[in-house]
Amino acid sequence: PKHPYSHRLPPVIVTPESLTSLSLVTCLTKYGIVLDAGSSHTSLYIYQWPAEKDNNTGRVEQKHHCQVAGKGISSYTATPYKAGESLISCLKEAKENIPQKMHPETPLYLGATAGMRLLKLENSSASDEVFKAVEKTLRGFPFSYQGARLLAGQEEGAFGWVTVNYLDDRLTQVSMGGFKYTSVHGNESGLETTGALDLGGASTQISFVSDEYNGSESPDNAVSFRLYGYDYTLYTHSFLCYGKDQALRLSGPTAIMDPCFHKGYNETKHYAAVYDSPCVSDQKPQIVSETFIHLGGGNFTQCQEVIKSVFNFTSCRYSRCSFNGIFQPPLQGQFGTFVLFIYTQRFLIISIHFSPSQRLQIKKEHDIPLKYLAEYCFSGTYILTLMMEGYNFTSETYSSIKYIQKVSCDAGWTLGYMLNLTNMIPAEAPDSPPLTYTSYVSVVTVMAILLFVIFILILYSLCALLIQIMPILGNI
Ligand SMILES: O=c1[nH]cnc2c1ncn2[C@@H]1O[C@H](COP(=O)(O)OP(=O)(O)O)[C@@H](O)[C@H]1O
Ligand SMILES: [Ca+2]
Repeated sequence: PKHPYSHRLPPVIVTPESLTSLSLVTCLTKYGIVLDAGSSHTSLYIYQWPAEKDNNTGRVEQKHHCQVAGKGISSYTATPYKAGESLISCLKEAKENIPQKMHPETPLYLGATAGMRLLKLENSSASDEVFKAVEKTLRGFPFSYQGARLLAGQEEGAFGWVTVNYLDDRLTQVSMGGFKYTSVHGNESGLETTGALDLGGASTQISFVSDEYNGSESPDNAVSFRLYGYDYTLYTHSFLCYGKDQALRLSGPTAIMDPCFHKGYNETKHYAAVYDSPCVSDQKPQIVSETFIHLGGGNFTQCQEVIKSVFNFTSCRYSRCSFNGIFQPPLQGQFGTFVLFIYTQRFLIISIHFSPSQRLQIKKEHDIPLKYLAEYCFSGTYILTLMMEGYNFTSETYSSIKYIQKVSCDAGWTLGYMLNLTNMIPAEAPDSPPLTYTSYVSVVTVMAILLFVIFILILYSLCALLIQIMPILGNI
């Protein structure tokens, strides 16, 4: 039998156009792609968010992570085209992970960090060639290419801070009516935010909001944000050459017996591999010996002495410094760390809490590359020195550090970078201006007074009623 209403509805003919429009309607998710071109490797991240909340508080989540095979793009100076080619496999994965109809409107960003900063210092034309090759590859994919650029250290630190506070819900809570607090200077600001600590291979960043810092002293370290209706003046600094890999070079590449490596460690190091960085150009020995044996000595206290030697804790022309004469205001609030801090902390916990056979099992499970295993003692000692002697953490503040490893999202600068460029964190609060703490208290007080008055009125009318009906009740 014919459907009673079939005469009213035009027959839906399934055509490619109708399918496309149907699928567009169903495409309630938007995507963004960011490539993190680090000194040691490149990672591709795909982020997604609800389309109807574009430019608003739509919760951005990480949908996919692809680690590019091979080293960082800065290692392809001799064959720049390979820097572009190295990205192809992860970009193809991105095509498979994003609905095809969304490709043209999916922004594609590449940000390069300390590895390319060092290459630019050393050989800027080689750096340009690498970026050209990378751009050519990225433009060859059907996404909305938004540029491949070198991030300044301050940017890397600031966007890492945005990521940490976005993942920690520190930025949106205020606009959702969360409490505000007035800082020591009496200026209103949002919730206490979380500082960010990022340790990479060629640089390390520290970023945090301090009530003692408004950008007047050492303005180069100030980055201002207006997020969800609140102004933040961030202190941020990126120490180039103080990432783990470069610090390893700084800490005495010619040391035959390196106390930061375990007893029995034995590696032949090639001259170029140790001295091919501008971080140690002033340490190059006159006699160029092609290779030298690098042995482990395994003495912790000596290791800490070797590592302390790469820092200058004394020179400071400001009111206070961290190290190497860099201004740093007093630490404030909690800190979140990611990347290498987490790898190292995880390894040291495994080493302390598990038996050798369990460790072997975990090493297989976590597939901890052998290369990293030997360096963990150095990394652990380096992090301790950087934090306690460099940034002036105390054992108390150090113990409050959070290791940001959200299942939903790898922490790092890439999420903050994309949130900023896609305006996913509006400068103004999307809803009504958040209640300030004071107004919140006054609202509650007024409500309490109102309720009390209503209660009295009800009591009064009940009494009046009782007085009216008492005589009647008495007669009955
Ligand atoms: O699984 C791991 N275990 C230990 N260290 C790792 C692991 N994966 C990466 N790393 C280290 O983390 C650091 C990542 O640095 P990145 O490549 O981001 O450099 P950058 O941020 O200075 O440009 C490198 O030192 C790399 O060796
Ligand atoms: Ca990095």
